[in-house]
Amino acid sequence: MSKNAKPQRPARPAAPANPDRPGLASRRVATRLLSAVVDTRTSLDGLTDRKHGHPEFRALEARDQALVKAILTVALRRRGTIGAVIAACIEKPLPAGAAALRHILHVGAAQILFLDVPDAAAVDLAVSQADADPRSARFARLVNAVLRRIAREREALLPAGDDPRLDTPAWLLERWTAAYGEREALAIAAIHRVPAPLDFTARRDPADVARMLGAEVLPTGTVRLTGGEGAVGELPGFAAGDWWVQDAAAALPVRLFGDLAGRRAADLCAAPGGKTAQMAAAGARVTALEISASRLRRLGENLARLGLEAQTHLGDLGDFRPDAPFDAVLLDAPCSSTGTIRRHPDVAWTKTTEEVEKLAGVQARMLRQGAALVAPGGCLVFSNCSLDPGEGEAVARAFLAETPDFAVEPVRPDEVPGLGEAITGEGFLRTTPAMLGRASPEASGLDGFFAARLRRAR
Ligand SMILES: C[S@@+](CC[C@H](N)C(=O)[O-])C[C@H]1O[C@@H](n2cnc3c(N)ncnc32)[C@H](O)[C@@H]1O
Repeated sequence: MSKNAKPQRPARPAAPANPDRPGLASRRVATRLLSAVVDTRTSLDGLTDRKHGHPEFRALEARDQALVKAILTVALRRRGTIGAVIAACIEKPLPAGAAALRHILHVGAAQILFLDVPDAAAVDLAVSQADADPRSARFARLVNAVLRRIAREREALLPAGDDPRLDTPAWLLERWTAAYGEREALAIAAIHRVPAPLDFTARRDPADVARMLGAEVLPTGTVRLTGGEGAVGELPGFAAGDWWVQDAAAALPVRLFGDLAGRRAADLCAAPGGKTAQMAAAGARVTALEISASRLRRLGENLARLGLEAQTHLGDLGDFRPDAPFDAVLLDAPCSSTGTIRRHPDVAWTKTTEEVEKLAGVQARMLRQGAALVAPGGCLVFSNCSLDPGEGEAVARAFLAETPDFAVEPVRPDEVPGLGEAITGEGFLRTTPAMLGRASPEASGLDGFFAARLRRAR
């Protein structure tokens, strides 16, 4: 949704909240979920899951659920900008502990600044919400004044948020600057402000899928749809299993195995199964291991839709004892997911340095466990969707230093067309969202991903 409605000003503060008032429930849920994300670091995907999400979210009509998601996505994507615009409209900072008030203002301002929601409704509903909550009732007039001013002066106020640094937590920007330099770190922060295109991996011919969807084929072979709207399940080819949704970067690690036809392959962290599907579609005999039963079920459903097969195992990698080693082993390890912030803006506000460091330890352990399952001469690909070299390069380097049986088999430019800049001096693959420039920012970029191809000598 884009903002194109003219500002409409309510003449005076709204009447007290009526719980059945159209639109109020969705704004209340948006405010509650925003609090859960930023105050208690809860994942937005979990909160908005159709089966297991927040009960108040699940109780909403599908249309209202979509509105809540749209509000939260932009409220988190542009959190710093929105905060700066609000700050420019108040004389003194909001009192400490005024979290409820802050969230109401953010939800209201997100709609006025970035969504195609009538300003009057956004202001009115925010005032009603403030009024109805004992923690914020005394600030209802302030909410009215601030949001009305934002609606009136939107164009003039928005430059207050022009610096992409604003929308990235300082700790993340510091780590990216240390890893990639200031220019790249700022380019990553800037592209994170732009909604991501939708990427697909074709089951067979990417050109056919691109024609069917009105999309383009990227140099890497991924099919990219820019500016698409509506549910993925309603796009042509979904029911027939002609494609699956997979970011251009996420499609790269499996390519590093080369020809998989007839080979024994293991996907050790398999769900929801994008990479298992790639391996199976390439003709491998795939074993897919996954620790989460619900996620493994989803993998099964995805493979069934695609008409692909894999032997699935529910369990922990630490306890996995296959009958024989594998020619190809993929460890797409759990990580902080900071490479996916553009698609999941909550990640920027829910992760911490401590979590990055803890996950690096988990990955190091899993890499040792995964390596034990590789046959002599076989290939181990270690990957994850973190932008933090502490979870990628550093883990791979430490593993190589302690495991003389394995050596890096450098990624070649012909394996990642259009992404030569993603090959590091050590032969690893390191993508950032600032790579893969296309005609417009909306069509550009890809997830931040790390991948190392490690060959077992004996
Ligand atoms: C990054 S996701 C994998 C994404 C998947 N490869 C894909 O492309 O669709 C990591 C997965 O590893 C699973 N996992 C985490 N720890 C595990 C363990 N010890 N053993 C097996 N699976 C694990 C998680 O439940 C999660 O589904």
